[in-house]
Amino acid sequence: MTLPLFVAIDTPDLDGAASLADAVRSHVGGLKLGLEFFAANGPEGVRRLAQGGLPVFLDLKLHDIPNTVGKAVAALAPLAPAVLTVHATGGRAMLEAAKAAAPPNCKVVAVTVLTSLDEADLAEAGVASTPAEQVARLARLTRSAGCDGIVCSGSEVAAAREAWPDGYFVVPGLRPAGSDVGDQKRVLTPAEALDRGASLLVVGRPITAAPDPVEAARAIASSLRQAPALTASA
Ligand SMILES: O=C(O)c1cc(=O)[nH]c(=O)n1[C@@H]1O[C@H](COP(=O)(O)O)[C@@H](O)[C@H]1O
Repeated sequence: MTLPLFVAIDTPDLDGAASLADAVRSHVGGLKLGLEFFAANGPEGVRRLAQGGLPVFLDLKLHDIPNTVGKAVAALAPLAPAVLTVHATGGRAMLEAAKAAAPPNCKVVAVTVLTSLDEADLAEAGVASTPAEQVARLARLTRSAGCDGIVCSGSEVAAAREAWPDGYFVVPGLRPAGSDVGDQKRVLTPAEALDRGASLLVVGRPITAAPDPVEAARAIASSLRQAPALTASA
């Protein structure tokens, strides 16, 4: 069974990223490579990590005018990412351009409200809604623009799943009980997020910054295998 758990390899160190990916590969279903890794290592770095054979989620959170985002997605297409992120607040035309330029088997998912934000942060940025309201609004926009799903926190994923039964829901901001939350504000455990309807779980520092990353990945994977959402479908 392929676990719906991707490890976020957030580091500029290419060799370190490759050896970490190799070490945890039997406990995860894929690798998420984001801005830190891509800024340091670019497409060549992505190709190198993809050689390990795990699916790659390219998390560049594209957010620009439709023409620019469409052409950036087209330029990334040869890397054959399994999942690609854009920002939902880029608007309908930008979302449509991203989906149109993506390879057919690449899921284009739109970030709604970053898991590092709470209601006060939204208010400061001029959004007079709760995170749950804003996620629901941007999920409707993303769905009607033809994208595959959204990125949201575990707190919103059950409502998103109910409103969009076949949506693809990426959930970061995950912490095993008792672990350091860091800069995340809307946090759940990986097993809770899976039970609430997440399609893909993203876990970074609880694995990568653990004293023993392999053991940390194994423990999270094992918590998922015991979660009702997986035991029911196993
Ligand atoms: O798009 C993402 O993956 C993402 C969206 C979001 O709202 N919050 C969020 O944390 N992420 C990413 O998920 C990962 C979370 O990392 P950790 O907090 O270390 O588990 C990072 O790579 C973030 O860039």
